[in-house]
Amino acid sequence: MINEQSLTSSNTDPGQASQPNQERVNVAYHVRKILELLGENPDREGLLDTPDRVAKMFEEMLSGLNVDPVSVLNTTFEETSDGPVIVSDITFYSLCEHHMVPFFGKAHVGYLPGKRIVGLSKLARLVETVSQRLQVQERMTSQIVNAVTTALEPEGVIALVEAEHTCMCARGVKKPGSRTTTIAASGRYKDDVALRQEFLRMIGK
Ligand SMILES: Nc1nc2c(ncn2[C@@H]2O[C@H](COP(=O)(O)OP(=O)(O)OP(=O)(O)O)[C@@H](O)[C@H]2O)c(=O)[nH]1
Ligand SMILES: [Zn+2]
Repeated sequence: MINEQSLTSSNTDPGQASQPNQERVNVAYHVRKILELLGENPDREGLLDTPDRVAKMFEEMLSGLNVDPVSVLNTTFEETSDGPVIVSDITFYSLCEHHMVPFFGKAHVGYLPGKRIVGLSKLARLVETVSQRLQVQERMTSQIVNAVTTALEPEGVIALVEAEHTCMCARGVKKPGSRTTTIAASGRYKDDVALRQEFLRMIGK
């Protein structure tokens, strides 16, 4: 008879082998139950390690859940710039909160510095952080803008996210190739049409 404890980990990360992760064990226990409910045999060879694998996968794909997006923008410099700073084509993978299947694509982030700039990689880390949680694309886009606005107090921030939702492609309405684009902005990017157009041009739109 399986129980949560009996799924303790032959397969936990080596670095964590001495400290079984109870949350992972609990999730794996319930994944095994789901497999049973779906009519599968979780004891067949191919599925033996699947509950633990799925638990680890969720741990990895939801690792941004309890991270404050602003805390990611921790390397800033007192510096300004005559024009906008734009980091484009930041690839991301997230999980749709309605179906818990991936949506993925590219995020483009721009800001017009005030008195401080941020380490460029931190903008990509920010996108990772807000994507590694159960999401809707609109909220993810706003969270990017809100974090940069709070951390840097720049003159303006804009983010454009384009994504393919597997819940629309592989199931349901089944429209592979359909893409969703969302935009959020703050400060001067909210209503300065020329600034917005420059951003779109610079990210190749
Ligand atoms: N606005 C928004 N909707 C999303 C996002 N991801 C998924 N959805 C939509 O969430 C909706 C959930 O609709 P429901 O009617 O509750 O679920 P459903 O019966 O599975 O819907 P279908 O996908 O149409 O089969 C669907 O229309 C999805 O396309 C997102 O990031 N933003
Ligand atoms: Zn979905």
